Amino acid sequence: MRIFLIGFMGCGKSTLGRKLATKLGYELIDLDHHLEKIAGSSITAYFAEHGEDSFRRLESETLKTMHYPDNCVISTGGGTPCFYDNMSWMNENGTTVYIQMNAFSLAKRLENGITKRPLLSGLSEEELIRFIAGKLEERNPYYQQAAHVLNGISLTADLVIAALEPEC
Ligand SMILES: Nc1ncnc2c1ncn2[C@@H]1O[C@H](COP(=O)(O)OP(=O)(O)O)[C@@H](O)[C@H]1O
Ligand SMILES: O=C(O)C1=C[C@@H](OP(=O)(O)O)[C@@H](O)[C@H](O)C1
Ligand SMILES: [Mg+2]
Repeated sequence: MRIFLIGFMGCGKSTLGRKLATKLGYELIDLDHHLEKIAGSSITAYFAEHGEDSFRRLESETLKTMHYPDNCVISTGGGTPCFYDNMSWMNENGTTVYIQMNAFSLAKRLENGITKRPLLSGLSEEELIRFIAGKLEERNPYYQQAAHVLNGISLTADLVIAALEPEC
C-alpha cells in the first residue's frame, strides 16, 4: 500500500512519515528530500535560482514518475496536492491522508523552521500567522479531497494505522 501524507508546512508530514514507515516496516519516501537529490541543491536554493513555477513542475513530474515500492509512506511537500492534477493522481495511485491543523498551531511549529522554507522566509511573527491563514484557506479545497482527514494535534503513527485499517 502507498500512503501519501499531505498537509500544510509544519503539520508533521516528514516527522510522522518516518515514524509511520518504521512501525509498518514500509519504505519512507520524503518527496522534498528526493527532489533535493535530483536537483542537487536544497529546496531553498532551488527556489532562489529557478523560482516556484519551475519547482512545481519538477515536483509534479517527480511525484508521477518516480519508482514506488509496493508498500511505502510518502511524505509530500505542503504544496504538492495543490498544483496540476497532483491530488487526483495521488488519490488514484494510493491512499491519501490529510494531517489537518489550524493556522495558529502551524505557526507555533513553524517559528523555528522559517529559514528552511522559502515561502516563509523574511516573515515576521505577525505576518507568519496571516500568511498561513490565507494560504491554508486557498489550499484547503485540495487537502479536503484526501481519503482520510486526521487531526494533526497529538496525532501518532498508531492513530494513523488505526484509521487506515483494514487497508494496511
Ligand atoms: N507531533 C508533533 N508535535 C510537536 N511538534 C512536532 C510534531 N511533529 C512535528 N513537529 C515539529 O514541527 C516542525 C515541522 O515538522 P515536519 O515534520 O518537518 O513537518 P512538515 O514535513 O509537514 O513540514 C518540526 O520542528 C517538528 O519537530
Ligand atoms: O507548502 C509548500 O508550498 C512547500 C512546502 C515544503 O515542504 P514541507 O511541507 O515539508 O515543509 C517544500 O515542499 C517547499 O518549501 C514548498
Ligand atoms: Mg516535510
